[in-house]
Amino acid sequence: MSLDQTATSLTATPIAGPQPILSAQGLQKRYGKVVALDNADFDLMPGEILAVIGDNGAGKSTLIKALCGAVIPDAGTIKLDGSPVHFKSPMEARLAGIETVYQNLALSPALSIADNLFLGREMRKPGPLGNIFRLLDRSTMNRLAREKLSELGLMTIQNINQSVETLSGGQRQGVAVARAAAFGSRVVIMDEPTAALGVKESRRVLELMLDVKRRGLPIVLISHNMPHVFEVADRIHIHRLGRRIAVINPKDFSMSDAVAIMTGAMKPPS
Ligand SMILES: Nc1ncnc2c1ncn2[C@@H]1O[C@H](COP(=O)(O)OP(=O)(O)OP(=O)(O)O)[C@@H](O)[C@H]1O
Repeated sequence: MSLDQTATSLTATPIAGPQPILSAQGLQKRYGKVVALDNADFDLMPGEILAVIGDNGAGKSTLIKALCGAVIPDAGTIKLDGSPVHFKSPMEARLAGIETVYQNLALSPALSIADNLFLGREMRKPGPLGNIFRLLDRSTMNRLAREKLSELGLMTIQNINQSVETLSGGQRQGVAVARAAAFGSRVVIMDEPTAALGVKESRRVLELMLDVKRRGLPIVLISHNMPHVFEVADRIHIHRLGRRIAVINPKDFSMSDAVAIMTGAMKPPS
C-alpha cells in the first residue's frame, strides 16, 4: 500500500465515540399553524443527566412527548441504541425501557404505594391461581416495592400499603421516580419534577436523580429551575423556537449565559 493509500484509508475510518442511547434527528411537529418542533435534534449519552431548557412554548414538552411516544412527529427519526424506533403510544416506549415521570405524576391517589408502583404491570400469582383466577401476587409486589424504595433511600415511607394521597408532595414524587427507575431499563425522562415541591422535598428529588444516575440510568430533565439544572446536569440542551440551538457544559457557562442563549439575548456558542 502506498503512503497515499494509507493516508486515505486512515482518514476514511471514523473514530468510534460513545453512541447516544436515545437520539432524534430533524423532528417536526405542527399543530395547525403553530410549529412546535422545527427540525429538532436531540442526543442523550449513556449515564448522563441531560437537562432540556427553553422559554415557554419553545417546544420542550413536545420534544419529550415525541421521545416517549405521547406525540407522533410529522417527520424525523428517533433512535434507541442506534436503531430507529416508531413509538405509537407511551406504552410502546415503556416496553422499550423509556419511562417518563410527568409533571402531573399520573399516580392514582386512592391506591397504595405498592399498587401505584405496579400500576399497569401487576404481577399475578404463579400457576392456575394467577393464570385462571387472575389473583394478584401481592406479597411479591409488596416485597419488590419495599426493595425498590429502600434502594433509593425512600423507606421513610413506613407502610407500603399506605395510600398515595396520604403522602407529602416529595414522597409522591419519590414514588413516581422509584417507579420510573424500577421499570425504565434504558432511559428516565422527568418533566419538571421539582416544580410543585418545597425546598426540602426538591432536594430529596435531586438526590434521587443522582442516585438513579449512579446506578447507570441516564436521565432527561426538563426544568425551568436553573439552580437545579446547574446542580445536577452533565450537559444542557437549549431549545428555542422549536429546535435545539446549543448544548452547553454547565461548567463552562453561567446561569445567566444559559438564560441569555435561551431567550435569544446571547448568540449560541457554535
Ligand atoms: N396539543 C397541542 N395543540 C395545539 N398546540 C400545541 C399543543 N401542544 C403544544 N402546542 C403548541 O406548541 C408550542 C410548543 O409547546 P410546548 O408545550 O412543547 O412548549 P414548552 O417548551 O414545553 O413550553 P412550557 O415551558 O411553557 O411548558 C406552543 O406554541 C404550544 O402552544
